[in-house]
Amino acid sequence: MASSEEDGAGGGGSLEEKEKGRKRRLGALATAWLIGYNIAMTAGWLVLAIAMARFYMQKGTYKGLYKTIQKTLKFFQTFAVLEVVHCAVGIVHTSVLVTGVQVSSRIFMVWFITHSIKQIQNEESVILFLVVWTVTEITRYSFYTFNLLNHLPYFIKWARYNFFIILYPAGVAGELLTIYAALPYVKKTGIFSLRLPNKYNVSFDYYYFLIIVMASYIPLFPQLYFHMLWQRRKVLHGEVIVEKDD
Ligand SMILES: CCCCCCCCCCCCC[C@@H](O)CC(=O)SCCNC(=O)CCNC(=O)[C@H](O)C(C)(C)COP(=O)(O)OP(=O)(O)OC[C@H]1O[C@@H](n2cnc3c(N)ncnc32)[C@H](O)[C@@H]1OP(=O)(O)O
Repeated sequence: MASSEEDGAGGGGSLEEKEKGRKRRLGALATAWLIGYNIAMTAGWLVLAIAMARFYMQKGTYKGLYKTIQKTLKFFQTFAVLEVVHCAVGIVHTSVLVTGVQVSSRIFMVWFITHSIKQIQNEESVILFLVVWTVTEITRYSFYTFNLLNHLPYFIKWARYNFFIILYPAGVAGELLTIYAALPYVKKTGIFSLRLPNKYNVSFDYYYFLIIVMASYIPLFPQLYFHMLWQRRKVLHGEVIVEKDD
């Protein structure tokens, strides 16, 4: 995470002093930006949670829920791309690779599955991953916000590093079942597929691509899960674990 205190080599030469001052300002600016970003994201996912609860209480069914909340979901999930940028520019000290896999798989689910294949929008599996993502993100972004403000309630810290134990597999199940439900429609409509002959002389079958995506959860998901288990040990039990940089 960005810090407003930067290590200096000491010395006090005027160039070094200026450089230290510049770094401190950058640190303060980055922290202010992250606080704003995390507050906006917490608020966005809270709005989504309230909209889902209201819909279910008013209609007594989850059918049509996705259609009602889709704009908010697309906006805030797409906005999460900035998390990869935060790691890449170094204002958040975590792995670009781990964050990139997490964010790209979510964006893929939102835009290339649920948004594009309308027939599956009322599947129970969609509601499953929506509820799981919402609980996760409210906890996660409020954790970052309070942490940056140096006022982190223990129950938020506890929730951040315990909820995922159940929520991660549940979210993955929701995502995989949704992709699986989409397969027949993808095959029937040929959506996003490119058949030969065409002027580029290239063929692409989205149906098989989706099967590869589903298979890629097998090696990738355990890495994310173990990453979170390591973070949990570090944060809740104070264990120092040396992780390889990507
Ligand atoms: C093109 C097609 C692609 C298809 C790919 C298919 C493969 C898919 C396989 C993957 C499956 C994923 C499924 C997933 O979508 C399912 C779910 O999410 S279900 C819900 C449960 N999920 C979770 O609980 C995980 C949620 N995600 C995350 O937590 C993060 O994304 C993750 C990158 C996994 C977390 O890692 P991170 O290292 O960031 O953990 P920490 O929270 O402990 O943070 C470490 C330090 O960084 C600071 N930090 C991070 N972000 C911020 C921020 N926004 N603001 C401020 N600070 C931040 C944090 O405070 C820590 O700092 P420090 O150590 O100094 O305290």
